[in-house]
Amino acid sequence: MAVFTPLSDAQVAAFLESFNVGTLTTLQGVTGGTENSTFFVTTDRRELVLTLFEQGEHEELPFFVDLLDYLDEHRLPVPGTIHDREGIALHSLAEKPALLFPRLPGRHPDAPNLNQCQALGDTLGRMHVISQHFPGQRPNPRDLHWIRAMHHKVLTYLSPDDQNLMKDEVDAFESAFVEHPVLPQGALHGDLFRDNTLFEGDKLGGIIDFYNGCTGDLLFDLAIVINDWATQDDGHLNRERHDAILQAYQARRPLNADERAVWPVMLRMTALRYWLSRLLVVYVDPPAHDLTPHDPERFRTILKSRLAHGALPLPEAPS
Ligand SMILES: Nc1ncnc2c1ncn2[C@@H]1O[C@H](COP(=O)(O)OP(=O)(O)O)[C@@H](O)[C@H]1O
Ligand SMILES: N[C@@H](CCOP(=O)(O)O)C(=O)O
Repeated sequence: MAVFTPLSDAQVAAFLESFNVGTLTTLQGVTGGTENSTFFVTTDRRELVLTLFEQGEHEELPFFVDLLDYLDEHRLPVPGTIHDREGIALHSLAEKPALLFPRLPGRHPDAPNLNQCQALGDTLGRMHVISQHFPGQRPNPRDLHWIRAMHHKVLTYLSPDDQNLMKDEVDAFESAFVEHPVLPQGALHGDLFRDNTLFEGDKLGGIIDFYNGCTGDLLFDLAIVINDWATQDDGHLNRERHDAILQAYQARRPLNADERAVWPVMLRMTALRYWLSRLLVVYVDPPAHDLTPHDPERFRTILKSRLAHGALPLPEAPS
């Protein structure tokens, strides 16, 4: 489920009146999603998405609005927020912060083909070129500082071997990142899994769910993508998908020598980031609603595979 706050047709019809989007014809709660209440809204003029924010820091919403609008203005396939007749995007509905978006076309790819991987790499590379100039700031809430602080909370739930694995990895990340200068910075999606993209055939129709969006190491975003998009069921990297994404990405933004040097560690760190966040959901801070948590084991498997086999060779940037 992903409608935690039900809305009536009358509530939404009244809400739409301050926007220049037409009048309500249908309202449908969206069953996907895990954090916010999402509705597909159809008017006599267009298809929209209405999101009510159920959790998270509401004072951070203006950052997400600004980031989405900035990327939209630069022609990235993201849902730029819809502003009302007075130019305001962020509203309140049923006592929750509310945003209205265009409904983007497409479906989440479960097993992305190589054209889809290429499209994703190309768009992410383009986004990272543009996002380096985004003026907003929001420190990465899931970076090494967070990992270091939070991993203590789950150790007690792990086997002795896994405790050692997690502690040794956190130490290894500290050493690796201390030795390297600052990596290229910019705004990140922060959670660019397949289920945060929409494809129409091979065409990337949209990147959604920017609520982990932040500013920090661009490489962090790319490593999240490779771990989700280019990992086989056994946790090993899929070379074809890996190369399709990275070649297309680097045609837009070649990785520099520092990024290449820390790449294997960044793959491990972002794998541990999800192992840890999923363990926290299962053991420490379960969701208030009746949702099935994501499986932490998946990212322990990925971490162990990256440790055992390292990273695949990075394709060279096209000259
Ligand atoms: N702009 C959009 N266009 C089309 N579908 C969308 C859009 N925004 C959200 N959705 C749909 O709603 C679902 C839940 O949205 P999402 O932002 O991922 O919610 P949550 O933050 O609760 O995970 C998505 O998986 C997608 O199917
Ligand atoms: N896509 C993530 C869920 C979002 O991460 P979080 O750190 O904001 O909980 C997953 O698959 O675990």
